Amino acid sequence: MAIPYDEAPIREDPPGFDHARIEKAVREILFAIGEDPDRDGLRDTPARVARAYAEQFAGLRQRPEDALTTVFDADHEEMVLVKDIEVYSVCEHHLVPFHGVAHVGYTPNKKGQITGLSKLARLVDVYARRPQVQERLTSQVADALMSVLEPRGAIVVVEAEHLCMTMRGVRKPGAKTVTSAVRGDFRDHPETRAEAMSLILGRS
Ligand SMILES: Nc1nc2c(ncn2[C@@H]2O[C@H](COP(=O)(O)OP(=O)(O)OP(=O)(O)O)[C@@H](O)[C@H]2O)c(=O)[nH]1
Ligand SMILES: [Zn+2]
Repeated sequence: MAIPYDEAPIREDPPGFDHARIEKAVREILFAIGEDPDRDGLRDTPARVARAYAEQFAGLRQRPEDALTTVFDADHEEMVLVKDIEVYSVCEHHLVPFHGVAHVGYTPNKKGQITGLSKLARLVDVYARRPQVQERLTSQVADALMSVLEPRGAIVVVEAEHLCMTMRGVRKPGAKTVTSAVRGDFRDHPETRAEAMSLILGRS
């Protein structure tokens, strides 16, 4: 029986990436669609796909603490929000891309511990570079922020277009999926959440 996607185990420490196996599999796929993998244009494709997958799925071999490396004390306890972080991920149902933006915010803990702004974008990449569903990507980023940085709260909003909905299947170009995950302060205090959402949606 298939495991529902939200219960599927996420392997934090998977075995090494198997280039040779991907090359073999891609060659098989080319045969299976009726192509000739040995023709000029396709000869190097299995190796190219393996290299591309190594990059697209690099997050399977990374942990959130690899991204949130720099934590420093600052006298700042108010919200920090990085908007419009470009996200490229791969839908785990069809293995085609979904892409859009992530907005990631947190309220530092009482010690005023903050992280480097770029680290928030790196954290998004750790989870985006895996076979994903948007809901899980969104909550994983929020949960990782909470556990590594221990802020008073975290908010993550992802807006994305799924190519499996636009280039095939139901074919609805332009349809956007918006997901959010709120933790701590942002879940407990509607006014804190409202402030974050107005900054996120403000498009300023
Ligand atoms: N909730 C959620 N669904 C997703 C995501 N990415 C893709 N999907 C959906 O996953 C579903 C898979 O549905 P299936 O019926 O098993 O597959 P399918 O026959 O290819 O479905 P269609 O895309 O409708 O043609 C589709 O409705 C996709 O739109 C995601 O990130 N979150
Ligand atoms: Zn899909």
